[in-house]
Amino acid sequence: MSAKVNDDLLTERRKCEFNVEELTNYLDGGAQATQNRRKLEDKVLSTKGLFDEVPEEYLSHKEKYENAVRKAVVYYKAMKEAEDPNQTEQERANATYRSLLHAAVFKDNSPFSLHLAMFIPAILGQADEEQKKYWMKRASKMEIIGTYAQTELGHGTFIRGLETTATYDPKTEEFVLHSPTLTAYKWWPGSLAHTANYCVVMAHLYINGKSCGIQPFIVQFRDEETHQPLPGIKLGEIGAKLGFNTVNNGFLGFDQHRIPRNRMLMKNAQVLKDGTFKRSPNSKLTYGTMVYVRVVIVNGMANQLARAVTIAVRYSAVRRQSELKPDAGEPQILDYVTQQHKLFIGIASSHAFTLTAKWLTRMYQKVTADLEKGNLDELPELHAIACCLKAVTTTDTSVLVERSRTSCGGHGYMLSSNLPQIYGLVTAACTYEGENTVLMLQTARSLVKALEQAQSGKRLSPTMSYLSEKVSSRLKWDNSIDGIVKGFRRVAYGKVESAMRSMRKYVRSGLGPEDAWNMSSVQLVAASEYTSISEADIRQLQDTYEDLLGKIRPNAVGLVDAFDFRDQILNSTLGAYDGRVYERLMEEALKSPLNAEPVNQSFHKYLKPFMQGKL
Ligand SMILES: CCCCCCCCCCCCCCCC(=O)SCCNC(=O)CCNC(=O)[C@H](O)C(C)(C)COP(=O)(O)OP(=O)(O)OC[C@H]1O[C@@H](n2cnc3c(N)ncnc32)[C@H](O)[C@@H]1OP(=O)(O)O
Ligand SMILES: Cc1cc2nc3c(=O)[nH]c(=O)nc-3n(C[C@H](O)[C@H](O)[C@H](O)COP(=O)(O)OP(=O)(O)OC[C@H]3O[C@@H](n4cnc5c(N)ncnc54)[C@H](O)[C@@H]3O)c2cc1C
Repeated sequence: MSAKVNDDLLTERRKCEFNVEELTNYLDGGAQATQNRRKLEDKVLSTKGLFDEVPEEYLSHKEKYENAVRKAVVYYKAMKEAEDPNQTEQERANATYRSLLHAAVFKDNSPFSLHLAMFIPAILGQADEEQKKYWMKRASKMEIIGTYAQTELGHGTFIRGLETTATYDPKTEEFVLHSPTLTAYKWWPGSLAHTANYCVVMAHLYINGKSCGIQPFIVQFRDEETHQPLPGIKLGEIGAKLGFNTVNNGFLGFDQHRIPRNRMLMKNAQVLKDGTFKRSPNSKLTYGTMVYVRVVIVNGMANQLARAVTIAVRYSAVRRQSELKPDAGEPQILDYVTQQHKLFIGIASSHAFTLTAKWLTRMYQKVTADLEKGNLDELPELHAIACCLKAVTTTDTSVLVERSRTSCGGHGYMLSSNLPQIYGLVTAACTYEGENTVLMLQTARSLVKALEQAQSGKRLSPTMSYLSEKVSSRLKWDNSIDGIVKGFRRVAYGKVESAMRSMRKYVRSGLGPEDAWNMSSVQLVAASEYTSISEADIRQLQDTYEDLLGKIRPNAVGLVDAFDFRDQILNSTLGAYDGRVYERLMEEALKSPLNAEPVNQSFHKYLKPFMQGKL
């Protein structure tokens, strides 16, 4: 018998003014896509062995990892078995595009995540046809597990500063991989410590003492039978982190480790047997895997934010607190306009990020198809936009997930609410795949170039075209969408122009271009933030805004119900569909090992002798 749904949630669902299922279908890309997603979720989540008897927060660091590997194996097999052979690749992709299925199993991400998120994309994007055929067969069947090893103890942002060397030996037709210093050790790659046995290593290629830039190499570092580290390989785990504690991030040092010539991924650049180096048409094609993951991250943020606001909005409909009017009883906290202000922006932003992710994915697919034909024209714009949207969506999502947590009071601070773990997941994305400030400065680099081109009368690309519209500074704000967008364009144009003026002022004062750039970099980052719409400006339309909050209020629960996250994916005592918050909080509390006995052994060992002055 299903548990009784909380009365307040029932009332909320009766008040909703729109068809929730229709919005779910729209978000999924149609009724069939919703059906496919639900069917996939039903199949996978009915698999035995996927869920924890003891909540993983009560396991040790080592037990958490071992438990996650156990579940990863079960989950991966269940996903494979659940694949519907009659579905097209695209239908399969759509079914998982919005599903946070893995989040039902891994609160802190999977030890296989890098294999799927970067190792396979790196092979697809960097291997030549022969290499792709061989390695994709093994990687897609999970015969090998891989990761992407670029970051080092001493370098993450500055790729050209990476110290790991790959020196070509024409006599044996091998590359010798070496970590010349401690700071050259690969440090951070997920799955690297104990899970994976292969990785794509980004290393500095040298041939006859000449630098040939950073190139990708596929490297085996553990024996496939024994899983022992191979000779010349030093491996380990980097330790406990804010989150990602089941991703098994590791370190790896090379000591003159030899690999055959065909282990350099040679789609873009090649090394012939005699050591001849054939340069890539564009050295930045080597950075292609990162562009791809930045695009994927935008969609991931939309889904994670939707999950957090679902938890917080449902909880806010159930929680009654304080007194809005004398003798009117305690209101739902969702009736406080401050609570609506905290949460409704999160609902809107999740939808905005979903639409942005769809647009960016289409742009990525088009540019990647052009690259296959040798047309690199739109790569710089894709890079600039992907940098900006990855940085803005991860920053905003981190802020809005944290706001969802704090809007739930003390219960939001419980791990059983799952809001702290969601925060740990999303805030990591402000750093990985390119630290956000650095990526914003990459976008600023393109904005400054575009404004210079606009000022010399050149045509600009569609996404930069606002820099060529000499928008009058006397523009009046009006509350129409068109008026708001025009206002944004005016502000965005002004930010870039002001940063440029600032740089020119520094150059006139005698600074070199690099120092002028650095002195203006705070303005440059701000200019990049306006490339995509940010929330700060909406405040200037405060009256419209508060009116909008009132219009959303009766539909708030319907809007989060439309995200259609089942309870296992929310994994939260506060966000379940039935709203039985207090019963769930108590059920989870009783699972704490400390509640197994009324008096803990520490009383007899320490407390009692201490309190009796015997310690
Ligand atoms: C829970 C939520 C789920 C989320 C969804 C799931 C996700 C799944 C889980 C993932 C779990 C973690 C996974 C983390 C995995 C890592 O973190 S992997 C490591 C990531 N590391 C980075 O991103 C490093 C960031 N640094 C960089 O990209 C480069 O160093 C920088 C910052 C772009 C600078 O590079 P540089 O060579 O110094 O280039 P620079 O001199 O600045 O520029 C030279 C030219 O190259 C261009 N350029 C630079 N880069 C590029 C590029 N990539 N493409 C094209 N052109 C480029 C510049 O635009 C510039 O062009 P011009 O203006 O000269 O025309
Ligand atoms: C959870 C997690 C998972 C990760 N997984 C992987 C992985 O699987 N594989 C992998 O290779 N890496 C991985 N990384 C590493 C990640 O890519 C790096 O941490 C990231 O690129 C930032 O580099 P860094 O840590 O060396 O910081 P740094 O580059 O040292 O940056 C530190 C600070 O210096 C500032 N700074 C640096 N350069 C500039 C500049 N040019 N202008 C202005 N400010 C600057 C930054 O803005 C930042 O505030 C992971 C990281 C995390 C947190």
